[in-house]
Amino acid sequence: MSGHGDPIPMTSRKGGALRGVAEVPGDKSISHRALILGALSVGRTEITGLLEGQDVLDTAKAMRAFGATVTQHGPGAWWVEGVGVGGFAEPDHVIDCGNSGTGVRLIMGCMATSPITATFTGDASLRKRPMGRVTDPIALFGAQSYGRAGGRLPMTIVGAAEPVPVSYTTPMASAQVKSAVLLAGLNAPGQTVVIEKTPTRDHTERMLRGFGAEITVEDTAEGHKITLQGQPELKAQTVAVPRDPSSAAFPVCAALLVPGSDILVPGVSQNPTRNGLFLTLKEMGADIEFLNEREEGGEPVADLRVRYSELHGITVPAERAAAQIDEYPVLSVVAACATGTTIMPGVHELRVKESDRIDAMARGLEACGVRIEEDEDTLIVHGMGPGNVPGGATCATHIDHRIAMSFLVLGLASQQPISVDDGSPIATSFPVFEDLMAGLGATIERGVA
Ligand SMILES: O=C(O)C1=C[C@@H](OP(=O)(O)O)[C@@H](O)[C@H](O)C1
Ligand SMILES: C=C(OP(=O)(O)O)C(=O)O
Repeated sequence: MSGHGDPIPMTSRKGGALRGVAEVPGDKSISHRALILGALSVGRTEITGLLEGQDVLDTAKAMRAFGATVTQHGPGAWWVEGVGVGGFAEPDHVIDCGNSGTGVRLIMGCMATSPITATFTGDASLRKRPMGRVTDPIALFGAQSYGRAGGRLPMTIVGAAEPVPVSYTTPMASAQVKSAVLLAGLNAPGQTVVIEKTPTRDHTERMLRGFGAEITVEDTAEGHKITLQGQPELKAQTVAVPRDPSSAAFPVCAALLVPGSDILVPGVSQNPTRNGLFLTLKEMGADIEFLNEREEGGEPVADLRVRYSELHGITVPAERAAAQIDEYPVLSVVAACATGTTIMPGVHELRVKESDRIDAMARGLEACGVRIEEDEDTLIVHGMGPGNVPGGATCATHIDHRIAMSFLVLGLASQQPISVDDGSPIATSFPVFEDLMAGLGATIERGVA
């Protein structure tokens, strides 16, 4: 069964200003989808800028297990020879999605309406995460699932031999659930409808349209409504993956917190379903310029120029949660260094990510000398002002890349160094994190202080 290797303790400490250009890797959400839609298309999909993080590599492996030919032709350059909608073969081994909720949930969706059976597992973090949010809607198409108590992995899905189309209102704001339903709907006859109360990241919709599916999106009294015409022939595409705003968040926040910093982060997706953090940081007083705004790979992108800023706490609008859901850990670090209190409501989904991110951030921030308050759905950070966070702790990362990177950013701005017990999960989403941060002048080393 999947593990995540030996723990790699890491430590960051205060140093000089951060300077230079931070070229963050490709977007993780779009990378998963490029491989999956390529596998469901007819012809050869050519991808550039693919994130070669472990989460995405596990999805590439899974697509091979379902019959697609997936090959790497250079750094970030991948080809997928697809099998077409309804063409998935039955895998002859267990599909191990490692640490990736997106990978496992989207793949369960896209095999659920084919007459095949597949068994899924993942690492110790993924095996704790709820899969009922996907097995409930795919049951409506006719798929069956057999997992551990609480809808946990390992889990076997028996795809529907004669799928029926579904109309489904997502009970939580989740692009993974929405996407799983849409991908299942691809091989069902007729129209599959997904309604979401709060719009979430829309890469699946954008990319399905790009691959030739008939898909409409409208705002209705019931919510944001997506209608997909089933059984399209998806045609192979060229996909240029833009840089990941969720990875850009780490150098951006580090530059805001380290005095004298001035960095450029080029080509970062500014998709409005993903750019919540940048709006929040601006409201906190951040000096971020959005330069050279343009379209790349079907997504709005900009070059971000970021300079050190003295920030103040705010109340983050709850309705913005979906557009910055993965950025709350690093936002809570920024909040700790700001003056005044930052209130983050509407964040209960953080409790079912790679770790319980409210708990992981709360305990680690407390260990670093920051006062926090939390309830099921809210995190409140009492900022200490620039340069005033004591630090000097080792924080537990719970096999969660974003928790690891967030505390390493805090260590660059705290009085004493900060260690994390295990930085190895960083490789799931941001394999070049250490080199990229070192290139900006940050001091992040392996080992405990
Ligand atoms: O669809 C996606 O690519 C993702 C959706 C989000 O998860 P949820 O759907 O659980 O909110 C996000 O946290 C994850 O990193 C990527
Ligand atoms: C939540 C995340 O990913 P996933 O759900 O795909 O594991 C993330 O990358 O922050």
